Amino acid sequence: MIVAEELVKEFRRYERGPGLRGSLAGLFTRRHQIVRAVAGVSFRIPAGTKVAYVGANGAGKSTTIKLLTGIMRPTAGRCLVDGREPHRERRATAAVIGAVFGHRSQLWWDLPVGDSFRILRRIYDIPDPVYRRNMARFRELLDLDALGTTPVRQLSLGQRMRAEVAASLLHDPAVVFLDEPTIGLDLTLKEAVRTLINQVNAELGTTVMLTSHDIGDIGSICDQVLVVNEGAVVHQGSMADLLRTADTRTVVFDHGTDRPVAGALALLETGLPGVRAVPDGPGRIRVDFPVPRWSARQVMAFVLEHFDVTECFAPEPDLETVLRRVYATRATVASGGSG
Ligand SMILES: Nc1ncnc2c1ncn2[C@@H]1O[C@H](COP(=O)(O)OP(=O)(O)OP(=O)(O)O)[C@@H](O)[C@H]1O
Repeated sequence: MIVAEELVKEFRRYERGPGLRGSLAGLFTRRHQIVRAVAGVSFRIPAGTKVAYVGANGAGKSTTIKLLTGIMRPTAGRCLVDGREPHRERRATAAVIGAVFGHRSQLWWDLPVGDSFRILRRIYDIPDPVYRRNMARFRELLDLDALGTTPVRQLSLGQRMRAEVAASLLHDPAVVFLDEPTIGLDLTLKEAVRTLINQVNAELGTTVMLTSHDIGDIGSICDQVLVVNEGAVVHQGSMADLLRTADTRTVVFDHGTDRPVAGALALLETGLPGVRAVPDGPGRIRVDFPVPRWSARQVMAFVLEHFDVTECFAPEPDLETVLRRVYATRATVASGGSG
């Protein structure tokens, strides 16, 4: 279980005038501004959940993860990870969590990955069967052997990220924090990392808290979504709940290639005021309609009545579009949800 109660983190940002004169003046007059990176965030993430912690750049995601991993201490409020306050009990917390920071390495820079893993095995006192089981899993999914004896500093970003993800899961942590875990990975490896995280969660009940700007990561890993804006939670709920907040939905249909498209589009837009109809490949039309003014059932009924369709379906709302709209939501209208 991860708990945040009115969690606040403020930073002092020192101001300095432009140029050399400004830098020199700054040495004597320390004017500063307070930046509220995390502005009273509260949430509960039940054990075993896979939650996406998302928000626009600068929304306060990384800072929250730093508070939850004990790297930083809160200015006010508190957080609990597996029953512990991370910054007060750093050692005990470290034993039960794993973390990946896409922009910072957790590995020993001058050592080959294999050596880092052997050190981690000693630090966490990982039993032999657990170590063997996990290494076999990582070898199979992340092709770890291919990293050979190259020191971490000489690995490419993608190679290093494979090692980082594996290292974070080596000791079977109860909670894993993944801050941009697929950064620098190609599509195949992204998929492998997502499979690994889902597999570990399903088998061991690991709680996963993920921050990512990659919609694919969020959609294929997470069942819950927490959205932050300006340091505060603006939405918490299941992925399905989030998708249901879409204000535009879509119906797509195939009507054959012999009918003039322009007439078909006009018929849709006149018959269903407020919809937007566009060609979507040969013989196919996409209809974007406002919700709740129209429902998928009404749009489909219209399509079936006026067209000789071979296929007609309503795809899931586009997660990216939904998130863009929720990112813009002000903190004062935070919606409810589970947790
Ligand atoms: N050490 C620091 N000192 C001063 N300000 C900071 C510090 N760390 C973060 N901030 C500020 O706090 C705010 C939140 O930053 P944070 O890195 O948590 O955002 P984020 O949501 O993770 O962004 P991104 O998606 O770009 O990684 C930003 O305005 C940032 O400039």
